[in-house]
Amino acid sequence: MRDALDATPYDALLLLSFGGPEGPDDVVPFLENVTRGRGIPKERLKEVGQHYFLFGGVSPINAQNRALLEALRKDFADHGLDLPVYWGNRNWDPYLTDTLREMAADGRRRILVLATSAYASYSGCRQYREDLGAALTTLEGEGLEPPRVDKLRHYFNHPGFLEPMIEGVLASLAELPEDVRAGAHIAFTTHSIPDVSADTSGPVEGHGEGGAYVRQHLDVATTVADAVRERTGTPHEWRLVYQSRSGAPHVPWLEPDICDHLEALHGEGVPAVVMAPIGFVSDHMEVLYDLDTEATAKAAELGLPVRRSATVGDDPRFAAAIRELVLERAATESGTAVKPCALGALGASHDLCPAGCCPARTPRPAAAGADSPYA
Ligand SMILES: CC1=C(CCC(=O)O)c2cc3nc(cc4[nH]c(cc5[nH]c(cc1n2)c(C)c5CCC(=O)O)c(CCC(=O)O)c4C)C(CCC(=O)O)=C3C
Ligand SMILES: [Fe+2]
Repeated sequence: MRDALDATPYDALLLLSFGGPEGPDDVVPFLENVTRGRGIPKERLKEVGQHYFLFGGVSPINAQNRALLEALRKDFADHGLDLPVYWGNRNWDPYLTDTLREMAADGRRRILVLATSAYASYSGCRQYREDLGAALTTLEGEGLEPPRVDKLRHYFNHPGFLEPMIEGVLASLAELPEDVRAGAHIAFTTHSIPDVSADTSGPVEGHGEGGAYVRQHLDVATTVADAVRERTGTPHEWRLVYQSRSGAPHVPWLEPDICDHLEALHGEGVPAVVMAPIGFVSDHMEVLYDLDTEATAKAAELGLPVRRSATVGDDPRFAAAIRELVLERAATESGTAVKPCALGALGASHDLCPAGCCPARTPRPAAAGADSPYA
């Protein structure tokens, strides 16, 4: 008999995130790490640096990951799941490679990875897998035996990710002045990515027309909007829009941008807007600057009442969802049939990214996928 809270064959969970600067001196080196070889215009980098300096050079993302780490450890302990949780970042300290080295030294041989990105895309999935691959290669070069790493399936449609989001939208609606509440529009936002990245996101058979990236976000937006309608009795118009565009202006990225969308809604006479950042796991800089600062200023200029709803962050329901996903994957890897939990129309995403999933312009070896050269 399998113990319900046995994560075998896994011996550790790795929280893998983006990382962010923790003071003014960190900002430029952080941006250099993020953009190495990515062809982002210098002007854009200067501008993004200013976003960080506006907040004292501190991104909130590391504190948010420390809180999530604590929430995961507490949830696991409360449920008798004996699985150590580590934390590493792609772009800032604690760096992924250092964490993996520590994990190898601690004797961890089979690691499950939780990335703080819920959807398919090169930036949100394969890039994390490539960085895992590079870290494994580094360990190998140091003469260490690299552990085997698997990545949790995309959790965008897990109820533990969606429920806090639904509540967040309800709370934001409730905060709006009563006379504009019923007519409020919900603008679901996510990170814009190049059209070609969107079209090739997810498994090959789903490529084209925004790919898995847009489909998954539309599925979440539909689920959240339906739940809000059921609970308030009021249908709200909504649209999926984008934010945080970078890259050269002549390269097409997903549109419309949230600020243009606010302007269009205002022109149509929409009386209020809730901005719901469904694309993000915590209220990091893209939320704090692009929505709470820039888009909110735009709305004020228009005289349009707006509220921004919360991301899941360290919500205990999200931590519980991760425990469920860990146990689900552990059971699958142990050969036990499990019914994966998912809301919406798309169903649970694949466990193992197939070959050709979210391809890179310049491919690098990626771990935790069917096309991985690693154990
Ligand atoms: C899909 C996606 C997510 C969501 C999934 C996930 O969470 O991973 C995400 C998250 C984040 N992006 C972040 C920061 C940055 N992203 C950049 C650049 C880019 N992001 C892209 C996409 C995404 N990004 C893309 C296509 C680029 C262009 C360059 C390239 O093709 O790689 C740049 C360079 C400057 C700029 O152009 O903005 C910065 C500084 C932070 C940290 C925030 C903080 O510090 O609190 C987080 C969580
Ligand atoms: Fe980004």
